[in-house]
Amino acid sequence: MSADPFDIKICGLKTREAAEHAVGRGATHIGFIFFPKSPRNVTPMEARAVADAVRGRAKIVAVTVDASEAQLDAIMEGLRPDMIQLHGGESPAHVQAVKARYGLPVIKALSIRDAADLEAALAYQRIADRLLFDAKPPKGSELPGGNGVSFDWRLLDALDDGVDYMLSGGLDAANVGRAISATHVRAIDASSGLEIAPGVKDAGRIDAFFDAVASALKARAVAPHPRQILNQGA
Ligand SMILES: O=C(O)c1ccccc1NCC(=O)[C@H](O)[C@H](O)COP(=O)(O)O
Repeated sequence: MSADPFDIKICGLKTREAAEHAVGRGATHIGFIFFPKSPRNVTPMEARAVADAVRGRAKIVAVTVDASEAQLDAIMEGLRPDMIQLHGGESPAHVQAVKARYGLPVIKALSIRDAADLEAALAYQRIADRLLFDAKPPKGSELPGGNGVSFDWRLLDALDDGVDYMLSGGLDAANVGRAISATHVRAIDASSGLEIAPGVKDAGRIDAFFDAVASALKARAVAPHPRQILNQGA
């Protein structure tokens, strides 16, 4: 059975109750959205009030979209996150600059629809501390993330085992077990699938999600992925 840690990021928290519930169930990371068009948008001080309830028990992640230095400075000062997630069109050089300026680990979110997207995402591999693969937003959506849509996880089969990524996009209690058993994923991220209305997390959905993750991880440890069996002794 693998003893590797499995990271679970719950994104778009707006209340202490939801944050405490998610962390109580095993969230290793909680994300706060700084994007005014999102139903999950918070101010730095709103995020701080929620984050302080769980600080030290989960990594606090500030999620931003092509934010200016002034915006990032305000978020850093208000929230004091442990990590920054860049969820816009930030270039590798920009990711590097953000890391250098704030001295914090950076998650770079990349939108995936096909193999070429995944290939392009690897340009960030040695620059970002972690890659987060999310689905491309559906047509008409104003949100770069939190859209509740998945991409074809079979694309991930092409990745080298050394690529450390977080899987997101439309994960919920009904499909997260399949996502875990169909991939080599060691970290997942979920948001809208744990809500009863846009921006409103639900304790029952959070519970169902963590229950599904727990049983999928148990099953994966007992029965390794077919590719791991095929690669034995190679
Ligand atoms: O969640 C948002 O509203 C959001 C808005 C703007 C940029 C990023 C956003 N979410 C970032 C996340 O990390 C989400 O958890 C990720 O996109 C998956 O969301 P979902 O498909 O709803 O699980």
